[in-house]
Amino acid sequence: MSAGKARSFAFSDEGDDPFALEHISEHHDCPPIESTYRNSGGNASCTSNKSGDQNDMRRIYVHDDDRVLIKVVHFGHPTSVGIEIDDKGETYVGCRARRAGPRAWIYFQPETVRAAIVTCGGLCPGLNDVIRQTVFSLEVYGVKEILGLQYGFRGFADKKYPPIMLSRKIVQRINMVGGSFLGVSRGCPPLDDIVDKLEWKISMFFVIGGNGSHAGASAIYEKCQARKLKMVVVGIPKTIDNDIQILDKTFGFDTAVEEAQRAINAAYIEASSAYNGVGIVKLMGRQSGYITMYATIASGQVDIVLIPEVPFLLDTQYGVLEYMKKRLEQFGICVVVIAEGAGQDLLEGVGGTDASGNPILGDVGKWFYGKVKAYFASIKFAVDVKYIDPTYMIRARACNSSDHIFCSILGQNAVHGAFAGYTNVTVGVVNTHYCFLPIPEVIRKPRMVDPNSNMYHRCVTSTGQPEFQIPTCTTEAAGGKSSSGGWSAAGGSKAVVAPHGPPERKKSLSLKLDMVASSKLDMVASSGDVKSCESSSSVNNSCKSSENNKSSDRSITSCQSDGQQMHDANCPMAQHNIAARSKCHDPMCPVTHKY
Ligand SMILES: Nc1ncnc2c1ncn2[C@@H]1O[C@H](COP(=O)(O)OP(=O)(O)O)[C@@H](O)[C@H]1O
Ligand SMILES: O=P(O)(O)OC[C@H]1O[C@](O)(COP(=O)(O)O)[C@@H](O)[C@@H]1O
Repeated sequence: MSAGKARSFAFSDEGDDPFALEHISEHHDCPPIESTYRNSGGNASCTSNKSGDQNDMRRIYVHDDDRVLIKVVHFGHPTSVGIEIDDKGETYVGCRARRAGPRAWIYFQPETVRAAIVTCGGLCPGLNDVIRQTVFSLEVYGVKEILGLQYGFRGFADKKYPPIMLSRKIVQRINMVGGSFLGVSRGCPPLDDIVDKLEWKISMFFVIGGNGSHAGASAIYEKCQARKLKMVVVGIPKTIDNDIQILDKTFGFDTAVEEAQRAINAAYIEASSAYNGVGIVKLMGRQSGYITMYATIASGQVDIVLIPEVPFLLDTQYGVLEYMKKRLEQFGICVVVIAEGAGQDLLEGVGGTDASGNPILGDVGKWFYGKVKAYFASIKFAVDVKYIDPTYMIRARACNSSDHIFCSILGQNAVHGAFAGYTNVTVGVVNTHYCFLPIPEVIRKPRMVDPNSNMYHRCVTSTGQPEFQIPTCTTEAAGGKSSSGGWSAAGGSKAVVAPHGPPERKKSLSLKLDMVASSKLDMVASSGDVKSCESSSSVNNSCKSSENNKSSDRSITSCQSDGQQMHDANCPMAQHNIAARSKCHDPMCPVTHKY
């Protein structure tokens, strides 16, 4: 394997820095002028000189040399969770992005600017907040002409829906409701038609959308370059699926998780009150399971989570259905959350693509509901199944307070980026700091849940579910059912065993970045997995030691057959089943106390 490249660029935009930004002054004659951005009471024109230094105590500008580290963790080993080494063996360790915010020098005379804003793709909580703050900020700089394109990129071509003029007065209250004040759509007129319209002296173009919209924005930028149009294109990433890489998160995601969690809790209430109650909730997530994963953890009442990134078996002894039966036998309840893109390999897809080119998926929620009903009917096991699909309720709502704030900052920063002259860029939050990032790098691939990530491990630790796969090694040691009888341990196949050795305290643990990919080789070597798997066979002998694996057969069996009493609040018996609870006679048991 070739040595991996860790891309390190200390305060330099030279070479192949993946976070170097396009700047309008590289293509057009536009000398910088002093910023017209003033916040309340700011006396900016007196406080800066051309190098961007500020002379008094009031500081309102970001220096153009400010950078945000893309990775802030010092990874001690290339197999460490979260290091993210891509197909080419590259990482973002050492890479820096430009800090977002207002600059002391700008590249547009505000009174000559005509700005345009568009919202594309599906809805997402917070769209109106972003539109509103973009308009506010443009006005603060002194822009007089702000156009709102209606219904996404279609607004460039549809005569029935001409652009509308926006102002603070018009958008003042739009953040009180969900949806998009401008309307959204999928599909697109030919890009050349869009660029023809942009030739109407539009100098700043703000695209609020997801991966597809950003691909469109970047393509429009290229065409504008070819026509030598003096225009900047700035994106604001919108996707309820949170599937844009590098960013901490996208706006509306928090709100969506909150709303999704409410749906899960409703399913739990229904199921817990029914005889052998099964609650099934389908959540959005065409190719990435972020909402499903986060809402599962937030709710804490989910027994099984199924996401597109993790394949599962349905019918076999290792499959979801048999595990559901086991849960019902033991606890009388089973809550399943399934992402829209999960299990597509098992059901017949509708086929084809939507107007934007996204694949049209089969309805996994209804399919799964049907399978559950049929399975329990076939084994004559009485169940009461409730199915909830809150899909559009989740994304149609107005956003929560943290997203209101997030959207406001994104809208403002998009305008700062445009005035600073950056183009083909998007704005996002990385390690809690706001950055300008090149669109092509950000949309290089969609972000998906890594089944070997910390977060996914946390999620399945929370549900306690096994892998719904034929085990790849003897799982006795890891706490799952033995290979002769059923499920393997949860949490992502072989990653449950530590691939790196015990810490060597005397030596420096620091990792030279150029070691990264060569040591990746070690990670791939599987002998270590097997050895650790065998050698850890002493774990999990009692209920107490099974904290991380609370639903496994082994932990329950040990708890009962060893004659031990339950001291552990995490013991699966504590969860739902009254019969099981009554087996605990220990006065110190938190479960006994609780009930
Ligand atoms: N690769 C692409 N190049 C140009 N435009 C695109 C591309 N992908 C999508 N678009 C356009 O971007 C808009 C939004 O795309 P879509 O995939 O529906 O949503 P999202 O932006 O949320 O991913 C649509 O108008 C679509 O036609
Ligand atoms: O029914 P629609 O409008 O096509 O939207 C459904 C899709 O929208 C999504 O929420 C993502 O849409 P965006 O990428 O446009 O935000 C998917 O999870 C879902 O498949």
